[in-house]
Amino acid sequence: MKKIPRPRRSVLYVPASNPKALQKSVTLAADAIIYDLEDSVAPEAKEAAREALRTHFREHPIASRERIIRINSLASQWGSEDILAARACNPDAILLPKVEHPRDVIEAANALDETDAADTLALWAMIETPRGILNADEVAQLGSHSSARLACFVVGSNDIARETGVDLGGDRKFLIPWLMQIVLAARAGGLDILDGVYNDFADAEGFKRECRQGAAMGFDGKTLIHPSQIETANHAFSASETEIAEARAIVELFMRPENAGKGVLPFNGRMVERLHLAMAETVLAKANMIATSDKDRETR
Ligand SMILES: CC(C)(COP(=O)(O)OP(=O)(O)OC[C@H]1O[C@@H](n2cnc3c(N)ncnc32)[C@H](O)[C@@H]1OP(=O)(O)O)[C@@H](O)C(=O)NCCC(=O)NCCSC(=O)C[C@H](O)C(=O)O
Ligand SMILES: [Mg+2]
Repeated sequence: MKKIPRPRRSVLYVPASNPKALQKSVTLAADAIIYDLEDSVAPEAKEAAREALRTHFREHPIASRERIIRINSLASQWGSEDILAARACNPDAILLPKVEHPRDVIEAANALDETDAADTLALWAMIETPRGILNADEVAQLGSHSSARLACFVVGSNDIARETGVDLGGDRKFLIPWLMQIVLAARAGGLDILDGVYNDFADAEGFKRECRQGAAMGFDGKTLIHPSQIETANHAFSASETEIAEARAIVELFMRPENAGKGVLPFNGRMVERLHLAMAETVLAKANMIATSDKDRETR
């Protein structure tokens, strides 16, 4: 499966059972939307939520952002119906909750193959249980097998707290070792990785702090629960003007004829090597991708 690089700074959960939120999701500046059939939908509302999603995607067949559908676990009573409904909606990806073993992803990939799902339909995996964290490396290695469709990990910090008893407060000091383990596994498997949600959506300052922390830890973006969190996440997971200017200067430095073939150069009193050139090129490519995607959204 061909991986298409997309900005994933702000990824908003929208309960599929909430008609107002579904409607609002079309107008928001989030890089991606996760339409949820799992924990935000009560058991008795699952069927209606699937139907609401089918209608929503029928009315909005094309979107200027990635759209993902989170299904219930395939082992649950809702999983099989969910994956069929999600497939019919033709989203960019299906998000699997509580993934603990490679087989959880392979099973879903096989189910999609049986429905003749398009080659571009990806799978994302939530890492949110103790076993999932311990096996994150094994699961992430599926990222190099295109048949497994795996493109992205999403942290589920609420479930991690529920299952382990860890305190999510105190700037997440007890959670961080596990988060870094998940980041490392994702990168080793060539996957994108999204930070967990911040529940207290009225606490703008705390949310900003946690976004900055997530960006510094290497996450590509943050999952969100409320529209008011989008702008802060977009800002925190974008390169600043200064970082973009510096990246341009590093690229220009290496492009100078006199520096052709040089592996290391002085730059503003510090050393830059070709690996820094590669990093600078990534910063510029990401900034370009974000600008293109923002423009695309504005013109729709
Ligand atoms: C948390 C909420 C229940 C709060 O809802 P509400 O009180 O309605 O908020 P507001 O009145 O402030 O809303 C203002 C307007 O914005 C719309 N809205 C609110 N939330 C969303 C949303 N997520 N997407 C789209 N639109 C949204 C309201 O409809 C209002 O619209 P309008 O009146 O037209 O201006 C609510 O925000 C919410 O349900 N959030 C999502 C909850 C969710 O999806 N939870 C599951 C994912 S979290 C998780 O499980 C992660 C992981 O698995 C883990 O384990 O951690
Ligand atoms: Mg969860």
